[in-house]
Amino acid sequence: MSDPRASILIADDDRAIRTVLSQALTRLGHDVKSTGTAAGLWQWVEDGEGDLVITDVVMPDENGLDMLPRIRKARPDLRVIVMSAQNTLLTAVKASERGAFDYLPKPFDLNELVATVRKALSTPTAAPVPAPEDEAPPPASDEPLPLIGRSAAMQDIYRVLARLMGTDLTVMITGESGTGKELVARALHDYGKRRDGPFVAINMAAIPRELIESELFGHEKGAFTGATMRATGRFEQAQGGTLFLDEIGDMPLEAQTRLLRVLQEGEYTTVGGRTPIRADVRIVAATHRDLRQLIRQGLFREDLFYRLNVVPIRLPALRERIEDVPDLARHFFAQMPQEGLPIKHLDKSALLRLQRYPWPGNVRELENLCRRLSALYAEETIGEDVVEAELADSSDAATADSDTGPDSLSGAVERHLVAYFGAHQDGLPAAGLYDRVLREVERPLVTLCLNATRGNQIKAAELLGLNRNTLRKKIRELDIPVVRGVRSEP
Ligand SMILES: Nc1ncnc2c1ncn2[C@@H]1O[C@H](COP(=O)(O)OP(=O)(O)OP(=O)(O)O)[C@@H](O)[C@H]1O
Repeated sequence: MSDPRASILIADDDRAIRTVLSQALTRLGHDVKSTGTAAGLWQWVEDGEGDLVITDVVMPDENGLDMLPRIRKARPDLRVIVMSAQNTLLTAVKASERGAFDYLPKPFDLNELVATVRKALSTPTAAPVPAPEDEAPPPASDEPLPLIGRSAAMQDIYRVLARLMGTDLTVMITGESGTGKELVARALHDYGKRRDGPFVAINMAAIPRELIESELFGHEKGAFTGATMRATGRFEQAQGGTLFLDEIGDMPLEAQTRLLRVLQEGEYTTVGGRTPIRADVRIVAATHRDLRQLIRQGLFREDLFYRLNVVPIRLPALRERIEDVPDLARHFFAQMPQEGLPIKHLDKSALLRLQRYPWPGNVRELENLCRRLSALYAEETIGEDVVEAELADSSDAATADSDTGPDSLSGAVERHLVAYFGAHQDGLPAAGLYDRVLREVERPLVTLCLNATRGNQIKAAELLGLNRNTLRKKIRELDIPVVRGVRSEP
């Protein structure tokens, strides 16, 4: 079935793109006109032509994004699809802010473009939402980019983020550790409508469980032992802005219940307080854990999950967007002078080596590698050998992967697990294996570190590379007896 005939205006200074688009859309039965200049497009718009515009950003006479507000003002009925090879988060955000129906990064897939055209033509036009005159001007194009990466996977993220900027919707960001969840939460705030308000982050895994409620909601004087003064909570600090709830999967159940109530009623009370306080806070949550699994284990409230998961964003692991490695590496090296370190370059073979590496620690691991290369090596251009040596070191330390020898920790764990699975013959072990196995590893690790530091938790935390609060939390969760100066049995 063919679509209803529509009049489509195309502006792009690349003749090949004009031809391809014109052919594809004419084949669908539309009337298509194309031009290589912004002035040509503007003339048609002023003359009242077209139901839909497809425009490039960089054109010889004017930038398509700059023309967008004018088009939307003159012809609110006209839907505009923006295409651009400047495929960054800022382009997506600007296109969305200035009223584009959609934004397509170049090179685009023709089928996707056709689908977007169909959607645009069948969606009733919304009134334009011009930015108020006094609003902060959109960021200049040479502003540092909040997120680096031009891969298709990141383009999808940018498009979702751009659509969210004008909203207060609750967002749930998932992704492995180091994929940039906090950075995305900040970008949502910095370019969203609450950008003039505060951005407050709280990491559930870093706060002792019994203090989480008072950290979040504040407490009254005398609410519990040690509450000698009234204290404000993060909700209050984030009033008018964004509250980033990091590692939400680590939130204790009682605090979950309280959070659910705020999301349902828009109000909360402090710990020990009775007067309801209105919450004017946009919530962005993040986790690297599988919340559905936690729900099955009874550790996470399903109703809270649905309240938080209004817009889910899954950040891809770096190995799923390996083409972003060169841009990211360049970006991190360019930052090094701020840390007093020299800028380095990677030669081609070094870059190729980095693109073959699986990056278990994701972007954070790449950032740390760049920092090490910058600090430890004299040569300005880094070759494959150096990268190879550094990667070998970091994967030994970080992942202890299976080829590290027969007596490696992962080898021992693997042998144990194979035997464990074998013991169940055709059946499966009881559910909740992940946490059970981690506990098995964590308990002796923490116990041994405490022993080695004679129960000194500050030193043990340092040895483990953990935050002190996290260590305290682990000790409690794993029921590890701690007696200063006395060695306990692992
Ligand atoms: N797309 C990106 N562009 C530039 N820098 C990035 C990007 N993604 C991540 N980073 C950098 O990598 C590091 C880790 O990012 P971030 O802390 O946001 O990850 P995370 O997913 O929140 O990690 P965790 O789950 O461990 O808290 C930060 O220094 C961040 O600036």
